Amino acid sequence: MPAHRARVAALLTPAPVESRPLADCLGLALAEDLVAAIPLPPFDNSAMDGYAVRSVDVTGASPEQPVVLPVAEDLPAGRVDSPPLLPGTAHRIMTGAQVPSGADAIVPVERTDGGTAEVRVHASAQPGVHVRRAGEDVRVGTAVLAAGTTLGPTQLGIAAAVGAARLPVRRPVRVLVLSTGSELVEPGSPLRTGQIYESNGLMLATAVREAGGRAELLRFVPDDVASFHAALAPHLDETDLIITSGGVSAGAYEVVKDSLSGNGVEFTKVAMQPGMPQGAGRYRGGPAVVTLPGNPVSAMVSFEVFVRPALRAAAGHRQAERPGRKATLTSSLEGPPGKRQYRRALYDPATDEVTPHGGPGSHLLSAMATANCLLEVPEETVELPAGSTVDVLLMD
Ligand SMILES: Nc1nc2c(c(=O)[nH]1)N[C@H]1C(S)=C(S)[C@@H](COP(=O)(O)OP(=O)(O)OC[C@H]3O[C@@H](n4cnc5c(N)ncnc54)[C@H](O)[C@@H]3O)O[C@H]1N2
Ligand code: MOO
Repeated sequence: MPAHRARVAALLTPAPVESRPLADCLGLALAEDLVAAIPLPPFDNSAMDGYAVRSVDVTGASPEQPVVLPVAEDLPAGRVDSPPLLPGTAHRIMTGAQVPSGADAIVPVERTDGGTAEVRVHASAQPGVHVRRAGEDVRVGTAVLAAGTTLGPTQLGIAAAVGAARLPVRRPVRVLVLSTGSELVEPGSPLRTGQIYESNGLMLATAVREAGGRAELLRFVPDDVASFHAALAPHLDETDLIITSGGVSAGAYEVVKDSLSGNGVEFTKVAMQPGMPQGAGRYRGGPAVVTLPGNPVSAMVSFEVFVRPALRAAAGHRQAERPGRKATLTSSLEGPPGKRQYRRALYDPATDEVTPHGGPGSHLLSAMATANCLLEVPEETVELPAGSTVDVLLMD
């Protein structure tokens, strides 16, 4: 199993770096540290709507004995000149406006009469109160985001806040997803006995997208070698990785195996359940190929174990693996001898307990759809009693 994991990882080389506008970076990995060229806040500014004052001028102010100050200036947020505050005066100031030189405190409007020509101040103010200092969030030269960070909303927010218009990111890995099988029918069409709805293609393509890759889903092809090559041909120049599902086991109509054997892909049996029949290589020396088994749970578990970490690492994500936990098993479990088993399970973060969910069969997709983790049963283990400590991979 580790050998196949390494083989798949080696197929995907680091994706090229490109500069993209911030709005096009969601989910991508930052390729270089983002160093702040400005401090945040960029200047001392008010945290409150109110009045900028010298704290000594409002000493002892109270509702009974207000201090009356003439209002010299109005300072809305965005005013770019900064008239200094003279002793014995106040400037009306809004949240986010520059604190004028000479002022050392802000009195919120609620503690005044709100006057515009002069203001009656009803409370004293400690020096520094409600003033947000330049650089207290970010100092110039600080790396606000490290290379390898996955860019989500808050990461894009801080990038914009320090003035970045574009970011260097790794291009998403371009993936072509192809399902095979003459029994497959597109959802929405009537189903005849002997046919099933095609589900792996959408599942794998969306899993690629969720992992930060770009996925194109090809209509599945029938069990026919010529159709298989013809389906791939127009896409090869624009594809880094081809993921297929189905057609790799021991039957008479194994279209993936038949098409790719001798074309750069090696097939193997991995000591894993589900997910035993696997293949990997380069299609005619070009794009990487990973062939996943057709059983839906096998396809998805194989994607999680082999493809997703490699895809994310190639796309530059520091966090390439699913988060893992040690958990206590709530019921006993049997594993197949000599194979690493991945069971679908429910992990409870409140208790660190994990409960198997559904049976081990690789066609039992509904249980996977309601599970939140994969539970690893090591190769050498045939029986795990309740209370055992096991490894789980969190899926959401
Ligand atoms: N004699 C043997 N038979 C099988 C072996 C074996 O070693 N010897 N391995 C079994 C294991 S384990 C697996 S896993 C499967 C893998 O089979 P294939 O990858 O060749 O997949 P198919 O036969 O095409 O399909 C398997 C199963 O999954 C359904 N399927 C396939 N594609 C889709 C799709 N896109 N959407 C939904 N469902 C799909 C298909 O109808 C089959 O039921 O082989 C075992 N057999
Ligand atoms: O190895 Mo297969 O993936 O269980 O059904």
